Amino acid sequence: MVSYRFSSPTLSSTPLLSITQTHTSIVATIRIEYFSGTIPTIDISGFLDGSDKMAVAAKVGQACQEIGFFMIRGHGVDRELLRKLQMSSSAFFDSPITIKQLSTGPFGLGYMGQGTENVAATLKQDSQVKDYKESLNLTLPVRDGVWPPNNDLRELCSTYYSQMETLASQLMRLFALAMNLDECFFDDKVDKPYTTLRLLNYPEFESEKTDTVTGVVTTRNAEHTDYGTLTILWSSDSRGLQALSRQGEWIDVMAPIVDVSIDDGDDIVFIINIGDLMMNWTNDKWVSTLHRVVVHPETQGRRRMSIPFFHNPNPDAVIECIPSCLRENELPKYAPMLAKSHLEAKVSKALGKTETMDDDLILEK
Ligand SMILES: O=C(O)CCC(=O)C(=O)O
Ligand SMILES: [Fe+2]
Repeated sequence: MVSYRFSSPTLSSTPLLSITQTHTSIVATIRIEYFSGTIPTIDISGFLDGSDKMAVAAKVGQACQEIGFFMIRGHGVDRELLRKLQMSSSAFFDSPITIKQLSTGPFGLGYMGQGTENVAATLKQDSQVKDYKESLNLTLPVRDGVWPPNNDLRELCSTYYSQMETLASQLMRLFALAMNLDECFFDDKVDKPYTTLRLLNYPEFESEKTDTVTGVVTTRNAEHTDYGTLTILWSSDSRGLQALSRQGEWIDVMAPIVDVSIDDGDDIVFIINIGDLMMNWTNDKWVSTLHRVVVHPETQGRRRMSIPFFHNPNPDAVIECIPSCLRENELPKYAPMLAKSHLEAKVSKALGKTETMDDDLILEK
């Protein structure tokens, strides 16, 4: 057991203790095992079929404490579906901008072109770092105007979306077990979750650039934390994604590379990371890890694509320290907060304008 000095990622609600927020170094004594520097891959089939639930939960709990990232196999999601989704996503991003811009919606939904979303601003309002990316952001149900009219894309995305919703609720149960709670602990807090599916395209890019006049830095995806409970990400080539360890070292998050033009039958590996609200719930025992996308030297000049699925609690869920996460003599670090308020604050910062989660987004779920 060792003590670490670590950088605190975004602390999202009012802290009850006077801990300096966002990006500053704080000293915390935590009891965690030595982190070996690679992101673990965990086979979750023993949880899903009930044969080895606690062993899987223990590995997940350890990863969430140490680095807040892990990869999974044995989840049962069909490889063929992802191959098709990736091809459909490329076709969408290759279509004329006037067609892409037909998909639009509130709260960052629909198509977001270059410069629309800058995640660095979710941590530092006047950040000079801009993301060089475009995305299509979808939430269920399928809505005309928000979802592109293409029937194939609609069908693939909604099939994949439903599978991600199921997988995310299974992961929430796994999280409960990993915290030594009843497996159903989170059920009533995530039974009407706010979720989004994002297709992401990072155009060809040689390297990070700094504008000598304005000082603006352009990168692929600036460092940030995800906002909610968990993210399930797939990329046929994840190289470039990096997570900051508690020791302050950037670690490559590399899932096996998939050639989408062939079906070699290999298992798909998903990258999972936890978000801010899980960190609040656990009183920082689990870490919502800073991560970013840079240009990996071996993929320089190439386009990069990824498909994250973001899972958040029910908008009206109150996020407050789970008592079993409190260590002896420890106090809750954050005041209770509504999941919806955290999400609204983050989305508003990322988009540079006030965004509210209107009732139709919530009630239509
Ligand atoms: O593209 C990736 O690999 C990461 C994307 C990401 O972190 C995000 O959209 O929140
Ligand atoms: Fe992220």
